[in-house]
Amino acid sequence: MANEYSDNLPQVAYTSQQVQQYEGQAAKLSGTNLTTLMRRAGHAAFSYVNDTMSSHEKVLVITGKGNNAGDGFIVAQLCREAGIAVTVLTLFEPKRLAGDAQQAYRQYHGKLVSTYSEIDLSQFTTVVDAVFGTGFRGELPEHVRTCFDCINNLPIRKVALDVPSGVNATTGEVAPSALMASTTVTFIALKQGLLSGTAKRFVGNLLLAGLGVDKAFNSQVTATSNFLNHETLMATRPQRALDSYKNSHGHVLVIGGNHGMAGAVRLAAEAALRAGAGLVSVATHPDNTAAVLYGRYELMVHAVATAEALLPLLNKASVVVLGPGLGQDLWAQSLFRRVIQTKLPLVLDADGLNLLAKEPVARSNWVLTPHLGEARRLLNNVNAKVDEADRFAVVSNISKQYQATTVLKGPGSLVAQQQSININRSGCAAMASAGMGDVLSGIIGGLLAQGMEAFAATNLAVYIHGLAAEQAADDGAKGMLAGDLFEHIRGILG
Ligand SMILES: NC(=O)C1=CN([C@@H]2O[C@H](COP(=O)(O)OP(=O)(O)OC[C@H]3O[C@@H](n4cnc5c(N)ncnc54)[C@H](OP(=O)(O)O)[C@@H]3O)[C@@H](O)[C@H]2O)[C@@H](O)CC1
Ligand SMILES: [K+]
Repeated sequence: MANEYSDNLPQVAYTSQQVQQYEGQAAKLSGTNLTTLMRRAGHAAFSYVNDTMSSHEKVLVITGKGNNAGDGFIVAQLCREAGIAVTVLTLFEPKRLAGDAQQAYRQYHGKLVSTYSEIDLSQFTTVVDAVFGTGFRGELPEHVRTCFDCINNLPIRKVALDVPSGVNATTGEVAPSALMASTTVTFIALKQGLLSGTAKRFVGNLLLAGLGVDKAFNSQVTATSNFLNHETLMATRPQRALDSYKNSHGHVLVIGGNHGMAGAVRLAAEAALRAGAGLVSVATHPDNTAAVLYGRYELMVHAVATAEALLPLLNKASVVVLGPGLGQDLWAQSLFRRVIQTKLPLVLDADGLNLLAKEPVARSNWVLTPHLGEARRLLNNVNAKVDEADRFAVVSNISKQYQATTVLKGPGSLVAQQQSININRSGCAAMASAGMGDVLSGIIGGLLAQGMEAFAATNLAVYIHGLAAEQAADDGAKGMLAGDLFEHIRGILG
């Protein structure tokens, strides 16, 4: 059990602090101790290196000044015992290591160097990163950055132990010159910061080694993030009644599509349909009606020249999606002001969010789907600090500030936290692809229209995470195209 590592990842993640705080307790409950955990961590990582090794492997282990270095020395010694050529590059004085890490250093009897200029880095086939783990904060020291800049440029595999050095495993912040791993073998439990935003690119292929204490850990500690894989989602998806018909599945009104921006509103409306909404109406600029309707005759498309023209449409809708292609001119502002007053569940996206940032209002029962730029505008508007690298904090701040369920989009990642809509999860981390905001808002609208509040934003977000995570292995975390997402959502709803 101790040497196991797996790419079959659990669907919960934690902060670094939680892992540091409770790993001892989990070890105790599992009848072991921290010293053994470090040995198991080293063994698990070595197993991965060894299992996936090519012939004539030359391994460079780079160590830091904490327990992550201890794991590294154990990997190095195991390489040595297995007859693999190994060198340890100590970026910090190893004599100053403490406790189990010091012990692991003493038990390593192979080659040691203290500066990378002493060795020809290009001779190595694998670099094992044991510089920083869950204890890392802030920026990398200058000498570490210079070394990582060289390593990152080498076309060799890089295996990070627990966390790629330079990535904050709680927030997902990536320090300049962080080590870009091809594979990260993380220990005990997934850390939420490894799953979102730019961190994803630095983590590479993510593996988990539970070290025999993961079950005890999960039973003791409440996860900060949840995500679903496809199988779980399919098992829990809402079922449609066999005798249902269009009026049993809600009516979404998508509003947007200013002059020259018909595409966005069409994408959102089509997504709402494909997500299973019984009826979808579109209120758009008079120039766009023909373009929006073309080839998608299920849509009911209305030319709306003034805000007054919205009233009969709002009266029939069960959910509104406002913002795709809306623009910010006087026409857009008048529609925004009218819609924001309704009591209907509302999904606000794109320019709807930019208008909200200019005219913040109190409301409940709404979902905001900003990308980071829109998020920054939403928060700057109320003078809140926006730490753009910490996507978890951004989504939590918007969620609190606007009393809104918030889904933060972004290249390669998405984070959601629910607020006033009745979603029964406590927040999650998830992945989505860039450029699919209109689709996302449409799908959320479509699901809300069907009364799937508990499913719409958060579960959708976590589901997309699962999909993107699966896909990431194949296409380098590029995420998915809108068409793929449509197909998957159609699969969910049957
Ligand atoms: N507990 C266990 O037995 C087990 C632990 N395990 C392993 O231990 C890892 C956690 O170990 P860890 O807590 O020692 O943290 P780690 O990341 O190695 O280094 C912290 C050091 O770095 C320093 N530092 C931080 N930021 C810095 C910066 N910007 N620039 C410069 N220095 C900086 C920091 O300094 P400080 O902030 O204290 O001043 C401190 O000295 C974990 O990821 C896993 O691999 C596993 O073996 C399982 C069993
Ligand atoms: K590391």
